[in-house]
Amino acid sequence: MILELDCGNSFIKWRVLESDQAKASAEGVVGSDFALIESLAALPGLSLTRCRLVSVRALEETNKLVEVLQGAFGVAVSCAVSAREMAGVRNGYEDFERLGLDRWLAMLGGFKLAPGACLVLDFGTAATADFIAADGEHLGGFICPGMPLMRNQLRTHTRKIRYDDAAAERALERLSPGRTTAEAVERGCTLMLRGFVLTQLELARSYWGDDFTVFLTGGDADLVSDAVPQARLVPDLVFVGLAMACPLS
Ligand SMILES: Nc1ncnc2c1ncn2[C@@H]1O[C@H](COP(=O)(O)OP(=O)(O)O)[C@@H](O)[C@H]1O
Ligand SMILES: CC(C)(COP(=O)(O)O)[C@@H](O)C(=O)NCCC(=O)O
Ligand SMILES: [K+]
Repeated sequence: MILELDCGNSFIKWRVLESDQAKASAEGVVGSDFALIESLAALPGLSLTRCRLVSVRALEETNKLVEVLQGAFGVAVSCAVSAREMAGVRNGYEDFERLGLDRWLAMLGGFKLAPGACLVLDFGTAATADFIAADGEHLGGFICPGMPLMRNQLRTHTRKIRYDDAAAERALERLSPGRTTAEAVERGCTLMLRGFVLTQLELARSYWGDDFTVFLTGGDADLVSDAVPQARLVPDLVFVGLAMACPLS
């Protein structure tokens, strides 16, 4: 069994595959290393042979998680690393190692699923856009605060924006002008994300006409998917790229 991990700034996404190429037999989203080990330990019949992970966290933090996994499950862990070029995609950063590994893997995954021009949009702690031309050249991308950061900045830097998770969830049932603080903030931030998406689409059209594929991924991709009906919503896009960057052989 193979354990795959995508360690973002807020959450660790995990899944267990029976073998390479197989579908996930178990998966989850957790907020800490401890919660990850707990979730895995609770799986009946777990017998891990390999683990591969991608992390955008600090090296020490990632190393600590690798040690914990090795200690708890006695499993070898491969970590995705940066590359200038892979699977026909050329990293467009001036310093290729500075490009977030989750962005890089999502790009590899997107270009594999739809060889040709791609716009990859990821909605996690940050919202990111990456442009890959039909020949695999990464043109670069954009990084903005995602939903969790926008919401938290408002909560932290104002006196009177306070509401609970239940109110936040209810607020997103529609996107008309808010009549409560929760509605006004949740809908306002959602519209910011949608505006981001529409701007990226405009830019992609200016480069490639209608000849490109849009990928949506990340925990908050659902918030914007209505705004891009033509997009492919691929929640595990980073894992597609992870299998490419860390083949198990
Ligand atoms: N099952 C889930 N568990 C946790 N967060 C989720 C889940 N589904 C959606 N989300 C939302 O996804 C966002 C985090 O996205 P994610 O891609 O995990 O971020 P990151 O990679 O930066 O850790 C949060 O706003 C969170 O509310
Ligand atoms: C842009 C990111 C913060 C996104 O992280 P996430 O929201 O997925 O946790 C991450 O890809 C990152 O730390 N990148 C390094 C900076 C860069 O890509 O230029
Ligand atoms: K991520």
